[in-house]
Amino acid sequence: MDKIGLVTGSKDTAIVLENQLKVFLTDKVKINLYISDDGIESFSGETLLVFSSQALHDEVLSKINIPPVMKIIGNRTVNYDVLDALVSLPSEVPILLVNDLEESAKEVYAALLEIGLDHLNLTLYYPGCQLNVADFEIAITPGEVRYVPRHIQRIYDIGSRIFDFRTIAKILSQLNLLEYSSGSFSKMYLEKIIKIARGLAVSRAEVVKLNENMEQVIHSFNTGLLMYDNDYRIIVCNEVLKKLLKINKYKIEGNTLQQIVHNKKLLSFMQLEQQDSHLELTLDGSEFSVDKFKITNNEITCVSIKTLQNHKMIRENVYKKGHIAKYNLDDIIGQSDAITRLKAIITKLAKTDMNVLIQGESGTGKELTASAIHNMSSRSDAPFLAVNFSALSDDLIESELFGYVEGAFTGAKKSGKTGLFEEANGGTIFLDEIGDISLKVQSRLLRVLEEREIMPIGSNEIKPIDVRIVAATNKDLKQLIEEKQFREDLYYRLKMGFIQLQPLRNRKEDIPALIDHMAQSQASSKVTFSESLMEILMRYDWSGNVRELKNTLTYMLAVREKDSLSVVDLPDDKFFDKSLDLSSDDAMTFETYYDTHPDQDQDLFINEEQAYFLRAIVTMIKLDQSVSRVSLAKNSENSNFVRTENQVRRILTQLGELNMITLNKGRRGIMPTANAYRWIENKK
Ligand SMILES: Nc1ncnc2c1ncn2[C@@H]1O[C@H](COP(=O)(O)OP(=O)(O)OP(=O)(O)O)[C@@H](O)[C@H]1O
Repeated sequence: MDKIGLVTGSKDTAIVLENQLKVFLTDKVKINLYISDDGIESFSGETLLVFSSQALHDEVLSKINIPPVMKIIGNRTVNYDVLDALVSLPSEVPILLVNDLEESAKEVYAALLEIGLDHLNLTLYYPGCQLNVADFEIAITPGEVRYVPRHIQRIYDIGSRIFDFRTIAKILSQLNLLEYSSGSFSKMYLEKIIKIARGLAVSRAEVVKLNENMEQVIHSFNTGLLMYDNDYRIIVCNEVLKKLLKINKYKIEGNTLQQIVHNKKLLSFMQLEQQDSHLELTLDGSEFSVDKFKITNNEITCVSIKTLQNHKMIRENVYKKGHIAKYNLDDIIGQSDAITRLKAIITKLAKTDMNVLIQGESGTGKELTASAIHNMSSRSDAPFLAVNFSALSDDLIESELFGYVEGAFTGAKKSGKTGLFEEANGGTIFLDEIGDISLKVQSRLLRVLEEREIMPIGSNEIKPIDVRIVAATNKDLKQLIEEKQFREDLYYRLKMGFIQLQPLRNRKEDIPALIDHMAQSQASSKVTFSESLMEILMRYDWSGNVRELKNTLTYMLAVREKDSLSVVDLPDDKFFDKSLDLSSDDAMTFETYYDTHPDQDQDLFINEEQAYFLRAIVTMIKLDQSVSRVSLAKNSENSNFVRTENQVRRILTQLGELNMITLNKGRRGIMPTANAYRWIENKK
């Protein structure tokens, strides 16, 4: 169950805001109250802290540590429900305007006039004022309910400022409860928008100012919205809709549907009595998806229009860029502890919606991991977009991520550009090489993460986004923080979930499985690997990790002449990141491998041919015979392994690679190593 902390200054505010949040939050979310007036000692593990204001946040921060969880600083606004009710109060009814002092009562009176509520029949009231209040049945007060005469039941408290729409949207998005198209959030707010809009129609234009907030919300929907009353008179229409239907008129509110909607099919759909219906239609070559539902006791019809094509185009683009999450958990190969743990963590994190930071050397599978998280999460049907920051300049990063509008800057595309955050809406964005971004981009990114909204370059329109962020780096971000190259606050915001990937050299036991898997997926026939080849591949340090191993395999499979691969099929030494120094001291030797893997069958690494020649060498040394290619070839003539000098050379190289013999120039050139004697001992 999600737990959120609501942090306020006073108990009164806490109650008002808690009640407001409860309307939107399901029972699945528990709200813990923290009231500064009562003293706050610590928080108790909430995933999200909502502060009633910036000032309060700063005050709390100065007293105690705020844990590095998601924080939302609320914006508060006049309680529209109350205002809406005031707008509709009849002008003949006498109303008491109650405050604690005469002066402050006058101030409120002036404020009400200023916002256009001048039709109300108000009388000022405050403690000590001589007034017969018996005839009053209604009172308005800015939070001073205690001074309202007892007999008055209808009290409008305009002091209880509530969270504005954007704050609620942020909270819902953080908790994954936001549904823009037809869910409760939009419906509930649309109802309010309508109420206010209607209030405006009957009262004063100045109240528009109060409405800006809501206007911003409807205009920030990605969907076109149109609302009309039962006489088909338009009450609300947003910019997106105007664009979709190519309406040039500046103001269409007040017009009838017939005046605005010229497509017959769409018009009759809109005028149809039937509730909650859906239509797909083609207009000027573009496909649209249209939904209709009724709100406010069936008084208002709301129609939402989305372009299907746009959606398709975005998806096609996504595919084109190859930014589809290709991998699942099963694509992560290996049985080492590290891989087993990794899979368990991925499974757990995929169930949450936390941001995740993946740290690991190049080629260790960061993208693979991000992709598996996405595919196992509830977002798997939505896009998975990957951005690699290392290749992009600051300007490019910003325009890629946030998009821009027409004419935003010189060189901007005429049509503007949809940012990746918007394209990935509902899905996951994978920010690769996050350690490479500048402080400037970091602060923009931080804002996106905090506010969960973006503003495309050159636009003043705020777009809410619902995107999970999985970031990756091969750098030590802690170190970068110390060097002041990376923002600590961004680090913690990204690192809500954390995965450290192990380099391949620390989990060499995964190499055989990786090789098998790669051979199976890349080769059309069954390919085998000689023991000595396998041993060399396991001994190598793979500084380029799985990617380097994969490249090596791809090369060998491509140039192979037969399906049984051996050491001779290895690419040239220069192919490798590090030199393939086969007798290197620090490489894992046959001996150390068996010390750490006693249960392995040693025959895996030395074949019968090699075994025959190794035994021959040891015997010849014992008999003090000279060991050379010539003598070994001659010796083999009477055995099952008749080999030419050239063939003996190949076998000697393999035995050298296996650390079974040393190959020096000179008379005592070929000498068995301690490994060889141990191997022979084991074989007895
Ligand atoms: N455990 C694994 N199982 C199977 N394939 C793997 C594994 N780890 C990595 N790979 C493969 O190795 C290649 C590199 O992986 P990936 O691109 O995910 O690494 P990365 O850490 O994101 O690399 P970079 O930091 O260089 O971008 C990919 O082809 C991936 O499929």
